[in-house]
Amino acid sequence: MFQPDLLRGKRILVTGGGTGLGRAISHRFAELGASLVLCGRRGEVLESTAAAIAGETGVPVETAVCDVRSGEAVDAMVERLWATAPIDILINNAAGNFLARTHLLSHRAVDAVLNTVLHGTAYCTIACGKRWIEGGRPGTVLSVLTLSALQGAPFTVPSAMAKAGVLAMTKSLAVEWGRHGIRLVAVAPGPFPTPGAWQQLMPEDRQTAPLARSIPLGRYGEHAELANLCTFLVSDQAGYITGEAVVIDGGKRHLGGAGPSDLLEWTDEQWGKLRS
Ligand SMILES: CCCCCCC/C=C/C(=O)SCCNC(=O)CCNC(=O)[C@H](O)C(C)(C)COP(=O)(O)OP(=O)(O)OC[C@H]1O[C@@H](n2cnc3c(N)ncnc32)[C@H](O)[C@@H]1OP(=O)(O)O
Ligand SMILES: NC(=O)C1=CN([C@@H]2O[C@H](COP(=O)(O)OP(=O)(O)OC[C@H]3O[C@@H](n4cnc5c(N)ncnc54)[C@H](OP(=O)(O)O)[C@@H]3O)[C@@H](O)[C@H]2O)C=CC1
Repeated sequence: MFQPDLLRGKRILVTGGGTGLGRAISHRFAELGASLVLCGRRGEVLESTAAAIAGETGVPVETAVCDVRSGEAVDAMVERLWATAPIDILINNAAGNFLARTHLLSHRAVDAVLNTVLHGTAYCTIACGKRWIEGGRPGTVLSVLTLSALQGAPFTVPSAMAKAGVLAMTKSLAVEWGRHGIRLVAVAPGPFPTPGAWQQLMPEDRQTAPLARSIPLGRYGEHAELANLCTFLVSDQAGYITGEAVVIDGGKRHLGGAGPSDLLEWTDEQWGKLRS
């Protein structure tokens, strides 16, 4: 249980905050008193989410239509937001991804993912970071990675490359900006069902494998579990944590690429036969 006013007084910009995990994280922040700016490309999606969160929590929720692939658009958005009040916390959550065989990707397909995840994250982070440093203000950046940032992922290679780059950014800027009171942290989620991720990455053919084989805890993550982790990491309670990425995956990472997942379903008889 968090203090009910844990994030009161914090103004938080959430990229990709209109849908899925960004929406869930934003909702939790609002419940704990933060004021929000939700950013994405689709104004109607942002407006609908903002109205829902504001209605349920009573906190102000602004929206900012912005394609983070454009550095100019990001600078203009952040400049406009700062004119009202500084942002205290940036959540780099916007992403694009799809399943594809890498040797068949076009240049534009590679760019679609890298420009959103790697470049977009860099543009947003620098736009906020430079204002924090110039204004002598502290700040916090939380980036949403994936497990693939740590261990790679076939068939989603541009995403894995981009998220690994964001992890490198997190570690590097933790050192470079630490003396300015700026913290950079990250979360690396395993599978958390969202319409966006499932549409892109979980065609029906993939939904047949038993969960216990791919996730030791035997279930997908719940949005509230990720939102609570993000809440702790951006709060002042985590004020001495920087440059770290926290994995939240039900133990999936520890199965390893070619781990013994089939053995998880062996019966006592099979084990007995082996022993004898
Ligand atoms: C298994 C359970 C989950 C485990 C966890 C996995 C970690 C999750 C990571 C995530 O990021 S989930 C988030 C998913 N959400 C989204 O992807 C939403 C945003 N996505 C998009 O906007 C699009 O999908 C996009 C393609 C990334 C970008 O859209 P945009 O409108 O800018 O591009 P397009 O003009 O449509 O396409 C550009 C370029 O890319 C080629 N392309 C698009 N899709 C595919 C595909 N599936 N396979 C191959 N190539 C693709 C497209 O053809 C264009 O190239 P050209 O044809 O012009 O050369
Ligand atoms: N769901 C999962 O299992 C996992 C998700 N993740 C990560 O969690 C985050 C959220 O994913 P999830 O909620 O599942 O998927 P969504 O598709 O719901 O979220 C992606 C969001 O990013 C926004 N977005 C995409 N491109 C741009 C852009 N160029 N400029 C601005 N906003 C953009 C989208 O809004 P719009 O289209 O309106 O621009 C959307 O709100 C991502 O970083 C993803 O990599 C990581 C591991 C697992």
